[in-house]
Amino acid sequence: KASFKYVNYEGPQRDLVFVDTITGKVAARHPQIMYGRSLITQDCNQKTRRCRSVSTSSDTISSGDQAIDDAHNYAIATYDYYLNNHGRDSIDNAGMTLKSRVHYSRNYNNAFWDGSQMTYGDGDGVTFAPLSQDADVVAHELTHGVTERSSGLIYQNESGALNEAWSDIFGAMVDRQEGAAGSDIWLIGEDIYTPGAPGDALRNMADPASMGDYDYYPDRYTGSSDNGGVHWNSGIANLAFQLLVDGGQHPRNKTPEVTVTGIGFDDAAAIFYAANINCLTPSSNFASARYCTALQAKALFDGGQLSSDHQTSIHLAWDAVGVP
Ligand SMILES: O=C(O)[C@H](CCc1ccccc1)CC1(C(=O)N[C@@H](Cc2c[nH]c3ccccc23)C(=O)O)CCCC1
Ligand SMILES: [Zn+2]
Repeated sequence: KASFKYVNYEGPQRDLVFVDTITGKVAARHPQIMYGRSLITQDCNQKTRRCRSVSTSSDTISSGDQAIDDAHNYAIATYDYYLNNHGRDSIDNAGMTLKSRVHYSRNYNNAFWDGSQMTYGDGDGVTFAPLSQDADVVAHELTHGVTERSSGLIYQNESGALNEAWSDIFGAMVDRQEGAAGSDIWLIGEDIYTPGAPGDALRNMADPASMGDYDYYPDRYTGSSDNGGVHWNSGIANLAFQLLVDGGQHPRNKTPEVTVTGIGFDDAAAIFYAANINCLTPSSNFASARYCTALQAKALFDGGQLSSDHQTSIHLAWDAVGVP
């Protein structure tokens, strides 16, 4: 029997939504609160300054330039994902304009969130194709904005790895919404990484070590490169999420005694989203991530009961990747 509850999400405009307490999904939104997507997409024309606006449409576009169209349209897809699944109205939960810039610099092999906008390079055509051309990359960048305005996870060391993982996690969720299926859901950047070599990706959430990232907390990187390995240790939390969704065991038998019972995409995403807006803080570490995700599982799905299947699955998923 589905029951609904009035949930106040944080943010300047208190988002009153009805959340189905069985599925954790937004069932209805407060009628008085109007929602409208607002976007600005700019073409930097291979420069780094004075990019010019090419679209302010609140709907999908087809300009003929795939980098422009994908940046704009995948930002819309990500806005829709957050509104329909988590009741969040844009990056700030108050209808903030989604600003994107493409064709940034020359042969720029990266993309980034700078605190107010998403920026995408064209890649050099060997290592990367234009980076806006993968839904999980666009959702990854936009989610940095969400995290900045919720937990504020500091972008270094363990909190930075969690920041990175949350961006990969919601990147995967948007990729799935856009049609990715099976193991492709867990690949990050598969559409833009080494365009000449199919089948590889920037990261693999289901087997991080296959792309050179970490998958077991005791083995984590503790050096100073990559802001303390934020793109490498993120694999530990990425794998925990994938095991929570699908169930199973560590792909490289780091914890053969642990078998997770999966709880599915929707419940896992609801728990991880709630952890970011209700529990995690700027200096949260991996142990805090275990605590916060278990707490949100209890609040969202177990009616506040102490022991329950979702909480058990959460603890086993973190056990599987060796997080204390
Ligand atoms: O958002 C992020 O975390 C990454 C932004 C990194 C960045 C930060 C500050 C200034 C410039 C760039 C961008 C992405 C990323 O994961 N970059 C990794 C991998 C990578 C991409 N291009 C590279 C070129 C050289 C080395 C590593 C990379 C990184 O910057 O580490 C996310 C999805 C795809 C690109
Ligand atoms: Zn990132």
